[in-house]
Amino acid sequence: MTTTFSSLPVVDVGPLGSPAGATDAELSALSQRLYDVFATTGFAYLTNVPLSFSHAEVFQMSRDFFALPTEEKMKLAKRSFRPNDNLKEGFEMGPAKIIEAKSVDPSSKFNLAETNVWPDEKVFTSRNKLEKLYVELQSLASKLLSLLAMSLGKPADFFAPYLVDSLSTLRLLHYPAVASAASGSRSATQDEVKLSCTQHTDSGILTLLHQDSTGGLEVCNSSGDWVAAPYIPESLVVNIGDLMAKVSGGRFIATMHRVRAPEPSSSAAVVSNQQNGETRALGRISVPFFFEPGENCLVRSVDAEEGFVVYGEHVRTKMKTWVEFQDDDDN
Ligand SMILES: O=C(O)CCC(=O)C(=O)O
Ligand SMILES: [Fe+2]
Repeated sequence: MTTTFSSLPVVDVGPLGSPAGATDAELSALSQRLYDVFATTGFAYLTNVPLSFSHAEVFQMSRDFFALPTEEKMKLAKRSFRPNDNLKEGFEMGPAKIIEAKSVDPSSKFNLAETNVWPDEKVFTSRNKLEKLYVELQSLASKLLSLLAMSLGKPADFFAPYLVDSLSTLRLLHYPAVASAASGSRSATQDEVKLSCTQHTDSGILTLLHQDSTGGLEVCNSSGDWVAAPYIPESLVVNIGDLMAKVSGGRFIATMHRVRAPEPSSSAAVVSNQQNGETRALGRISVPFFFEPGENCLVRSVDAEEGFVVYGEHVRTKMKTWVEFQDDDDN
């Protein structure tokens, strides 16, 4: 159960990037702190993150991607993708290394280990940098996972099997600005809030999110109130996924969250039309990194002696509910 929090806690993870390495005392304090926030809010901001990319660089790469002509972006789309069902556009990448076919379940339409697709390098030059960002986020997430293992009374390398053929996903998201219901003659009630991303919990171990200053992310507390998670410069938002909630024996919480559709006035950036010079609000840019184990990873609660779940099965069950994957011929 979450608590009635009214803002998200901030966790300074500076020691994780210290050139001399973190001291045991720092690691144990950080481990305890992460336990406390994941057992109460399930969500936090991380500051002093050990990444070589600034927010400006990450968001510029995303904006460059979304500024590509629609036909370049659609070349990369999944066959089952139905653009009309979405108030957002996204691009995602998995590990650069191709996961061996042995880890892929041939009977499923959800191939969890697809090869990455990239726009032509003549039109998009950030591939190498995004691959580097992926590796850095995977490394940070792995360090956090060791701290969580320690906080659950396990050795720091307890979750090492989770990193084998890990299927983590880095996703660039763009939520275009839309005029709000509140700007019309009636004021918007809670039910009329326009959402770019409906309420959900994440499915994996944990999520590390870059969000720009447009805002819109909201997190649900135990009273059912939606608490805004506004931008904090150079921070990442971290939250626990369903899998880790289960693995922690319910000690950690996969907290419900959603994203309000950005209004033109709140947009962090504008784009100008080269023909007529008019500018338009870009909307929200966010870059979640979903930290996930390998498809064949056996998962169970730290309290249980038996009863493994295979991660690939867990995630496929959840994917069947995602709007992006509803095929017309799949009823
Ligand atoms: O854009 C965001 O802030 C969050 C997106 C999100 O929650 C998700 O993709 O799971
Ligand atoms: Fe999410």
